[in-house]
Amino acid sequence: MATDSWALAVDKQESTTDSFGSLVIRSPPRGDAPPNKAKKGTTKQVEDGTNVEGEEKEDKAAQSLLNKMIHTSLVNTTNQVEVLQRDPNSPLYSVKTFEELRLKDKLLKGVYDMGFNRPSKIQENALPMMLAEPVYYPSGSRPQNLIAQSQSGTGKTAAFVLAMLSHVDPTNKWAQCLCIAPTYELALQTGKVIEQMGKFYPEVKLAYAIRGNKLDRGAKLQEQIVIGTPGTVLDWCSKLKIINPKKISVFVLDEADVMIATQGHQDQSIRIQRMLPKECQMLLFSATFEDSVWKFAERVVPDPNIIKLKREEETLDTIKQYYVLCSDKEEKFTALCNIYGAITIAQAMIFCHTRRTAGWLAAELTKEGHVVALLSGEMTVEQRAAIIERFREGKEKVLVTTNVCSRGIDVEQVSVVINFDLPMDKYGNADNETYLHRIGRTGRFGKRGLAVNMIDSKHSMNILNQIEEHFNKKINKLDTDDLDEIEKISN
Ligand SMILES: Nc1ncnc2c1ncn2[C@@H]1O[C@H](COP(=O)(O)OP(=O)(O)OP(=O)(O)O)[C@@H](O)[C@H]1O
Repeated sequence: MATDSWALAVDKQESTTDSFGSLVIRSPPRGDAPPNKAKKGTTKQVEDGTNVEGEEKEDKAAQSLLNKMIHTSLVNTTNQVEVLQRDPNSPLYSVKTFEELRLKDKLLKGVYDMGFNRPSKIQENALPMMLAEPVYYPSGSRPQNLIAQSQSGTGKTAAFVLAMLSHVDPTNKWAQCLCIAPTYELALQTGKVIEQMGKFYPEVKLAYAIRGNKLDRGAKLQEQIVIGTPGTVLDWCSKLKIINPKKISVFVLDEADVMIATQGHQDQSIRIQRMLPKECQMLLFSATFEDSVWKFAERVVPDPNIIKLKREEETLDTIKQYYVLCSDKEEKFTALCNIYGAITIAQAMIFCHTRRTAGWLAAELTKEGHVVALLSGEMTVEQRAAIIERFREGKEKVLVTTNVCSRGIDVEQVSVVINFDLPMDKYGNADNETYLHRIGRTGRFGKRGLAVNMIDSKHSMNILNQIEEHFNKKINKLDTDDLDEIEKISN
């Protein structure tokens, strides 16, 4: 499946990229399927559409892309940014307006044209650091390096794009800023932001260092900004000598957590970084920060400043949780219909374990007259993003999905979540984290919610008990044959 649909998606992306205008010179090649996806058919798939091996890495990149596509505005957070400065004695700057950054007019215009009124939380601190003049030491000048971590949608990409555009000297016709991303699609997405923000600064040109974008050995790039994937960037810097790494003054490593999940990318990134001069500013961004990401970050970003923005914690405090006993999936469906018959549900998300169940359930609900959206594993990222977008806009009232498809997606307005199948890990134990993510709410969106868990076996009852124990919260039984009782739960 995937190769074709990915290829189609890429064709679509490329046709948009071609129309970007003056900024694109080395636009992405046509008809070249993204290399990392071409292998997808070789990944072993189990019946429910979840991959067994190698799934995590593919999923991470796809999830990142999906998040990028659905975050059309900033994700707000009430958490405070944590800043760890390399030099704790230097004053800590943060800005509340873009004007304070003294950007070139052309760039400020680009920023406002994108609808940004003021810097996001992470930008308030990251931008002054990234735009600061290098610090002078007796041994030479040193840039302000940065490691920044915050969840998707908090404004990291916009921040480093602005930093790259600000640092470029358009009169110099060589590569000055280098940005690497884990996949072809993620590189294209970032490229789009560069083009959008640089719309009024046409002197600055952008090149895509992605597989299939063939340039002759020794051909010299004239473009000042290069965005690409590690393998091709490495080739361009070393084997083909298209980029002179010694002339790079800003190096951005985006999506570090996704990067290290892909074999080979970590080494390639380190090899690229080793070719850059000491005075080059190194910037690394990541949505999550496990130990492995941190270790990698320390290797590629010397003497870093560190900015972290915690993800808002989800809780079950404002959620009413119930379970319904059934004997099979048909009975679960009847229970679901009874719930729909008794209470008014604005929008619901229904989680199934397998793609097949999700498809079946969506069809049954449709027969009952519901307007249903189905998120399914064989869809491209673009198709999934479009479905989530429609659901967010309220065009469909029910979203049926498998866990793999919806992992990491926030649809905040949903008040009812049905676990048609309970979340479990590959060993058949309760997957508490997923349970919390499916039905939990952040303090800010502390609206009351309702979660109904469908139980059809001893095993699923066991999972439910594990969940109760883990969260130390009792989940009450609901008799879906008793309409009065169902009505009560919505009060
Ligand atoms: N200061 C701002 N004001 C308003 N919107 C902004 C601002 N900065 C970024 N955005 C918008 O918010 C969304 C998320 O921003 P951005 O893509 O930079 O976040 P991110 O942290 O890099 O997330 P991801 O890794 O998923 O791309 C984008 O639609 C972007 O245009």
